[in-house]
Amino acid sequence: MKILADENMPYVQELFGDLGTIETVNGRELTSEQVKDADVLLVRSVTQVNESLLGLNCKLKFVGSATIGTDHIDTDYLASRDIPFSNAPGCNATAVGEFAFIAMLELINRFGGKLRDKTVGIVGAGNTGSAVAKCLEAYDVTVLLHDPVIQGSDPRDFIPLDELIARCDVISLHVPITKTGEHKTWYLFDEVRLNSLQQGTWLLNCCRGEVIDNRALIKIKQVRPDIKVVLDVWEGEPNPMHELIPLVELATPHIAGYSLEGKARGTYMLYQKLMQILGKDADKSMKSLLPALWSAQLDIESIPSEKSLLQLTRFIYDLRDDDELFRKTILDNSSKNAQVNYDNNNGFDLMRKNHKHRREFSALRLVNTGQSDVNWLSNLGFSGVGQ
Ligand SMILES: NC(=O)C1=CN([C@@H]2O[C@H](COP(=O)(O)OP(=O)(O)OC[C@H]3O[C@@H](n4cnc5c(N)ncnc54)[C@H](O)[C@@H]3O)[C@@H](O)[C@H]2O)C=CC1
Ligand SMILES: O=C(O)C(=O)[C@H](O)COP(=O)(O)O
Repeated sequence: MKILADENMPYVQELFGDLGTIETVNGRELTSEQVKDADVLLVRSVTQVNESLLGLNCKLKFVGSATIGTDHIDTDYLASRDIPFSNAPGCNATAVGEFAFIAMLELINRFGGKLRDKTVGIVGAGNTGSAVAKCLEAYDVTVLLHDPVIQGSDPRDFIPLDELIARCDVISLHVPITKTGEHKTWYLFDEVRLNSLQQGTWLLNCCRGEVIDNRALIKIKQVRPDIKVVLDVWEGEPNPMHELIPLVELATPHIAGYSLEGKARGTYMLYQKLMQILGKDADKSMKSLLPALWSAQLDIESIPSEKSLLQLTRFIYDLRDDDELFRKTILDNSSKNAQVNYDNNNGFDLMRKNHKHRREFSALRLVNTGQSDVNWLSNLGFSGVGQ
């Protein structure tokens, strides 16, 4: 069996190695010629899987995408050819939740105030949105939800988007990208909606770049410095609009979901699905794949301030490093290329390819050595305390 896998998918050899020959490929540049004799195709979000990619292949048994989003997959085409497909729903939701939570703590550190005093609106209350809410609620932050698709069938309270914009200090976006339908999300935050943001709103986008009209955002940010923006995803990836970058507080190359655990979970979910299709036991364990954190245990006496909470989260993942590297890589390249050449393909993709250092809160075991109650840190995701 020939298994063709994106070179940026970890643990493919460990999980699929027994099943056949593995060939790794650059997912963004994958051609129909490379795919034509594959039995299994494992992709990430950068590969458009459609008739033009699969047209020459008559033997595919499975297509798997180690992602939450499926906007790069022509599922109708796969169904028309009876090719089984699976993505990995929820695989990196914890990573996105922790990323957004850390980003909010970084903004507090930079601009003052207290996260606990903020009201945070989550647009899209599925896996990633709920993971952000879980972190915030563990820390007693007020969370409001907007999700017209599940409203009615989900027991949580939801409010209309305009009300959320009016009531929230922070808005975090967690919707799939959809171009049609009653609840389409393409340019959900268009110029009119961006203009309606309250004074001093913080807007975070960790879902898909095109949920915000990036040109309109540039225009508005130029006259509304009170709005603070965190962007992990960009319209036109891998070529973000360069003039937007300096207007953004925290800028990263679509890595909000890139914890080692999240990536491992994605590959593992595809392994489970393929084994099911092949009628075999999935007898490998995911836990055995993950290395221990360089310092797996920490004594915590108390969390005296939000700064100390930020310091604890930075111990696991310092978002500022990715922000700094992003600006250096994209903007330095652009000045060399005299502002006109927006082709930053390699820089953006290379940062993503090399992003292997981040762990989730759960990788760190906390030991409570003081009198104060720090058990709530387990609800935030850390191991040890309160468990
Ligand atoms: N930056 C990154 O690294 C990552 C980005 N993503 C992106 O985030 C998206 C969301 O991921 P999940 O939360 O796991 O997906 P999900 O499918 O679990 O949840 C998405 C939610 O958005 C809701 N929704 C759809 N249209 C809406 C609208 N117009 N307004 C409000 N809510 C709407 C749906 O009802 C659903 O509850 C993915 O589709 C993917 O594009 C996901 C993982 C990592
Ligand atoms: O899961 C998703 O959806 C995402 O956006 C992923 O985090 C994207 O990662 P890649 O598949 O592009 O590596």
